Amino acid sequence: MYQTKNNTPEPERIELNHESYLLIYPNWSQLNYQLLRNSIAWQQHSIRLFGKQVNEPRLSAWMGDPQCAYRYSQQLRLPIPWCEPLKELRQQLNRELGTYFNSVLANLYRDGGDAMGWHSDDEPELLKNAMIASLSFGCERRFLIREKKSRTKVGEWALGNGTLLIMAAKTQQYYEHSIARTKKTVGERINLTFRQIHISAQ
Ligand SMILES: O=C(O)CCC(=O)C(=O)O
Ligand SMILES: [Fe+2]
Repeated sequence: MYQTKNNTPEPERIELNHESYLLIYPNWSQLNYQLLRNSIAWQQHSIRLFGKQVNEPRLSAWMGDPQCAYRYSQQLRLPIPWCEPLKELRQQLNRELGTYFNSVLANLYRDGGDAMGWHSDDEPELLKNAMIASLSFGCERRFLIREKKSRTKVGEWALGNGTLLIMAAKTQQYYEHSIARTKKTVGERINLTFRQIHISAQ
């Protein structure tokens, strides 16, 4: 495969529409799964659904620079400090992509029953149209994309260990994504979505 100067292979580029695209780099990271799993302080969060508090079907952790508060599923989350492996991944991503990631949402899918419903990462705290970098580790799971307005599915990708997926330009404005449940027996998966939270001058 063609190698760039910093040894990152060229990504696959998927044009969703003329203003939105994805980049996929298989085997971008060789980080050890257990090291990553043990480095993150996983939490069980709950969301309000039809008037009841229910556990999210996954564990998660919100990590980042101290100013990166984030309102997610109607809850204000304050960031926990960077753990060493994620701090390094953040630096590597920012160096290679020219981004300014200052936070990351980590998700742990314990088995095929854990999933994430349709959504866009378009909260007001996020820098508009900034790249989101999603790194997957562990077992492969199906990542789906559909058009927001028509709810037409436009594609699905099996994100395997070490894969970097970038959602760029206006992807969050026009599209939604999800991680499907599966009845197949699958092991754990960790996903890290690096984000750029808008820090207002104080
Ligand atoms: O697990 C994934 O691949 C997607 C996670 C995601 O969409 C998110 O954290 O917003
Ligand atoms: Fe997302």
